[in-house]
Amino acid sequence: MKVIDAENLWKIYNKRKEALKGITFSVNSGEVFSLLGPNGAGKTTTVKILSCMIRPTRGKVEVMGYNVPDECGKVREIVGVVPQEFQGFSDLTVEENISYFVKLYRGDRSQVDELMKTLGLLEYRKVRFRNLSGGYKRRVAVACSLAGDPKLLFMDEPTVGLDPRSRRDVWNLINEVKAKGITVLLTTHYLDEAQRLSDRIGIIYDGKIVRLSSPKELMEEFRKQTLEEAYLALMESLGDSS
Ligand SMILES: Nc1ncnc2c1ncn2[C@@H]1O[C@H](COP(=O)(O)OP(=O)(O)OP(=O)(O)O)[C@@H](O)[C@H]1O
Repeated sequence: MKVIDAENLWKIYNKRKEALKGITFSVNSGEVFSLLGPNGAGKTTTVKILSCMIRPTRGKVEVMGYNVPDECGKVREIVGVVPQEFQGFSDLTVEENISYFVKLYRGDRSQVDELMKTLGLLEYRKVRFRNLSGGYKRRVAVACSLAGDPKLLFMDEPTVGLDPRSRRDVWNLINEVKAKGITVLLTTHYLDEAQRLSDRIGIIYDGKIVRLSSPKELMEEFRKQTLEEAYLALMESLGDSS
């Protein structure tokens, strides 16, 4: 089943800037799908449209069968978003932050404990958000995004600025989320991360999708041992050095 279906999607900012030039792709239920591409390619724009933060200029977009932007009310009920710069309530504790989001989605108290347990936050429950390390702030962000029991989770560069250990913790988290049957759409510049986590990748270049495949297929196409090398070879073939 298709969780995301985008067909000939365009986004033109301020009637001038063509950020997306007719992209078509779909994401299947239960998979981890990563959007890759150089700075300014259109990844964040795509995620913002799919998560109903901005409207597409034209094209057909469906998220879990609901039309975007016409049925965004429904879409917001079933998707979770982990923004790049998650701003928790800095003076509230871990528990209070998570509780805020659980109440927003009318969940019950037991869900707060469950989320803290899943994300390894129980021993930090009384710590104020502002006193947490970057890695733990990220865990709180993921916990809050899961408060509404989403079927689809958007994560925009989830490991930026994290140390190697915390990055691995986030990778484990993503695998746990996937094991619960939640579909995940990631954007990342870390190709090792994309290689490890993704069932499929979509590479955006200058507002267009230039590849849709599994990491393995791209590595085979360019006869490279890593996704990073294959990606760089693809960029080179497109005349890009970024
Ligand atoms: N609100 C906006 N108004 C005008 N142009 C915009 C706006 N938001 C993004 N853009 C432009 O649209 C293009 C795509 O931007 P987008 O943020 O989607 O790229 P990205 O692939 O997420 O890049 P990065 O990897 O740097 O985060 C860029 O040229 C950007 O400057």
